[in-house]
Amino acid sequence: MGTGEVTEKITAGVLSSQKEKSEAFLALVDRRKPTLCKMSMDSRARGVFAAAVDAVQPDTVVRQSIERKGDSVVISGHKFTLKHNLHLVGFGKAVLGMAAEAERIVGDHLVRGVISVPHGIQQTLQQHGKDHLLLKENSLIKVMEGAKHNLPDADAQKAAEGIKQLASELTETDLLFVLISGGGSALLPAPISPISLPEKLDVTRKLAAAGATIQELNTVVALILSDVIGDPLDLIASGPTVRTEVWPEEVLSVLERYKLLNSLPASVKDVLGRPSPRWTETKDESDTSGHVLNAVIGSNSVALQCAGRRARELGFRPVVLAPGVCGDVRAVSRLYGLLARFACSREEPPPEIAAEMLRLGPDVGVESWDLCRTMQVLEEGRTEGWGATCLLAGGEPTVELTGKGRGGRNQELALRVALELKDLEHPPNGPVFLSGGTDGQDGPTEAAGAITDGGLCEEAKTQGLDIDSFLANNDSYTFFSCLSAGQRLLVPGLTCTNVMDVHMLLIPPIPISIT
Ligand SMILES: Nc1ncnc2c1ncn2[C@@H]1O[C@H](COP(=O)(O)OP(=O)(O)OP(=O)(O)O)[C@@H](O)[C@H]1O
Ligand SMILES: O=C(O)[C@H](O)CO
Repeated sequence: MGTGEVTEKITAGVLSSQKEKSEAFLALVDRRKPTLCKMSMDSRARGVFAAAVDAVQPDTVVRQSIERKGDSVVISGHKFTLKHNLHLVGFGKAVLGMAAEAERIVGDHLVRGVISVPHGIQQTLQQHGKDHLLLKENSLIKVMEGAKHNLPDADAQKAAEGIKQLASELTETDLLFVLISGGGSALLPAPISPISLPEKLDVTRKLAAAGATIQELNTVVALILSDVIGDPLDLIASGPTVRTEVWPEEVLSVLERYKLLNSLPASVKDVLGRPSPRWTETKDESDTSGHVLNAVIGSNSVALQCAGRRARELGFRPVVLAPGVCGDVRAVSRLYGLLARFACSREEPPPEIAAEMLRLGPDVGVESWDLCRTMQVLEEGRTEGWGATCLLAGGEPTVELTGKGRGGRNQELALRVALELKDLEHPPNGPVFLSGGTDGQDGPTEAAGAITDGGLCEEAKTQGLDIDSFLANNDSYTFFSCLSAGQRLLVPGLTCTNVMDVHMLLIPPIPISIT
């Protein structure tokens, strides 16, 4: 009997009792088992993560967003005529690969381009055999590398000036493509005079905030790979293609909040003391009447969707919780612990679990509606004996650094979730959790994250590793490197993209109690 037949029989009343329905579905799951068991939960988690990263590769997202039709292109439903009038600028960590693909698609109409990309990226891509993300030898696009350690520097400022120069020379008939991805703020520093770059860097370092503006553009099409929760156009790479009203009072209040007002350079105080320019905000981003089209072509949601498809191929029922999980990593780990407990419950889960999740929701960027929807799917999975589930979420939680160890928010989250899972069944019958940064790097480490489960605590204990001490010192990377020779680390290497982090909870089929 296949799924369709089971459903038909239920509808026709042939399988009427809960026990008969469950047994029929469990028989299906059992039949699928040989295929599912060929791969461990660990390798399937890695496979689903790889699919998330693949979905937001810079060349892939550009290829999917630019439709070439003769001498025109269609982007987000808007048609632009090409008359050897195309210019291209870009800034961000994923922009080199985006530019290479854009040139492959519309290079015959390209006049010239300038892109600002991270220091050393061309060499790194070459070393990793990622030639498809590099520009061709005779490219019309000038590559400028800068922003060492993700901070604005003189090289990035030179690139920003080059980009500004190109933009200011455009005529009414020109079309400008702007490629934007995370890390763009540091790669496009244009301090307002008399602020100097070191002064700006000083404030940036303290606040991790930067601003840069491209003005006087004609027809502008911005293709954006988002690394910010909710994909706000004015925040991704500081939103240089979006008009926003910036009030000095708002900036001052942020500086005040971080107690930086007294240490501000005089030039910054001078600029903030000026009357602010009044700009009208462009409300509808798809409105091209202002000759600007901003299109988000890749984001965490896109990565989660593709991860879900891969999860289905690997025998899981995918459920996406939310793409904007944020807040303190402790609260986030608690939420995943509760979700695992809820999903693995053989009987109806105690109402306290749902209540605690709903209380936690606002602190971790998850709407009550998304939690209720997810609980409903998990509940159905349990009562209908659907089989294995892959719960997916994304975002960027935060870690309050109190120790001096090496780690990252993904590894710390995974370790904290392992503590949450220790009282549940262990794999193969218990849940597995993965957390990974889609850029392939978690904090200052070469891992992107880690994979954990309820058995980790016992494993650590037998290897003489005290989880609490590692956590107190924010030393999750050292912990995972020592544990079982680093087998639980997720090390995909350079991924060439960044749409924040992916979280995954794999829940095996839960045998239900039939009364
Ligand atoms: N030892 C540590 N343990 C846990 N988290 C850490 C540790 N050291 C740094 N972090 C966290 O790592 C984050 C910085 O890592 P990373 O460089 O991956 O940043 P990012 O926000 O992903 O940057 P980008 O958007 O440019 O990719 C910070 O949130 C910081 O709190
Ligand atoms: O460049 C930046 O400002 C950050 O990566 C957010 O997009």
